[in-house]
Amino acid sequence: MLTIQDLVVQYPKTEEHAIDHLNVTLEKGEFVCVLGKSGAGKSTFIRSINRLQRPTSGTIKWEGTDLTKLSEAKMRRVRSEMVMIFQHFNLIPRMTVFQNTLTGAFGRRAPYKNLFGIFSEQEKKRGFLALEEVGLERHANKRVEALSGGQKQRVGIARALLQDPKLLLGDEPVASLDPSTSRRIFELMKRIHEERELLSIINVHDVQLAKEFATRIIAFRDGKLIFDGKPEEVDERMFAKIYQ
Ligand SMILES: Nc1ncnc2c1ncn2[C@@H]1O[C@H](COP(=O)(O)OP(=O)(O)OP(=O)(O)O)[C@@H](O)[C@H]1O
Repeated sequence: MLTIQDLVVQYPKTEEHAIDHLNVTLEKGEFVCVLGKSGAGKSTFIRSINRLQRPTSGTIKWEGTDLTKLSEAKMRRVRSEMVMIFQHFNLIPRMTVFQNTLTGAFGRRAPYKNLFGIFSEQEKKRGFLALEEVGLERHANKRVEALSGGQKQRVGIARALLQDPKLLLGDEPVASLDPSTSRRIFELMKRIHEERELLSIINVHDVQLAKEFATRIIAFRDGKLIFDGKPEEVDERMFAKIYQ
């Protein structure tokens, strides 16, 4: 489903490869957690998939289409199947929970409708259903800046649901949250992942969360893939190899 071959990402004016000749295939239904210490390349990996970061060389095939070769216009269409959950939520602060959620539908709509905030009854209904799914329906009319971190991330997830994704990408979605809120956000992502049979790829610093929720773990070190296996295979020796 997502086949990555010989992927190299090198940032301008740097000597090293942030991603160094990566080969990996990830399948629909897998909940993949990505481990690695700071600077290992996790974020670059995630951002290369939806091309927020342009690869230097290699191929990234999503359902058979090589994303590295697509024009920006075609990439925008493909990107509408992919959602990204961010560490700092990326919400629009002065807008309400409901308005932020509805922006998830923007990719599929005429630009003037987005500009003037025109939404059909059906779109609004989907917005409320998404808020219900993340347990925020009572907060629909609150400004997002009045929410807690965990609630903000739920808005991020509701917005993602409106996009009707096939691929869920998470760039450290719980890094700003306390342990119990982090666990609840992972539970929510996993439930949505299972209900919609997604491919999910989530960067996470907390190894325990990764071991508890992932169906597969991959780990980077200095841009190289150094582990690809089952959560139970991340033992003390492997932990040391990833983080020493
Ligand atoms: N915009 C950039 N310009 C130059 N180098 C960069 C840029 N972004 C990242 N890097 C470098 O690329 C490497 C991989 O960074 P990346 O952010 O992907 O790591 P990470 O594993 O996500 O780290 P963290 O856990 O701290 O977020 C690092 O050496 C980093 O310094």
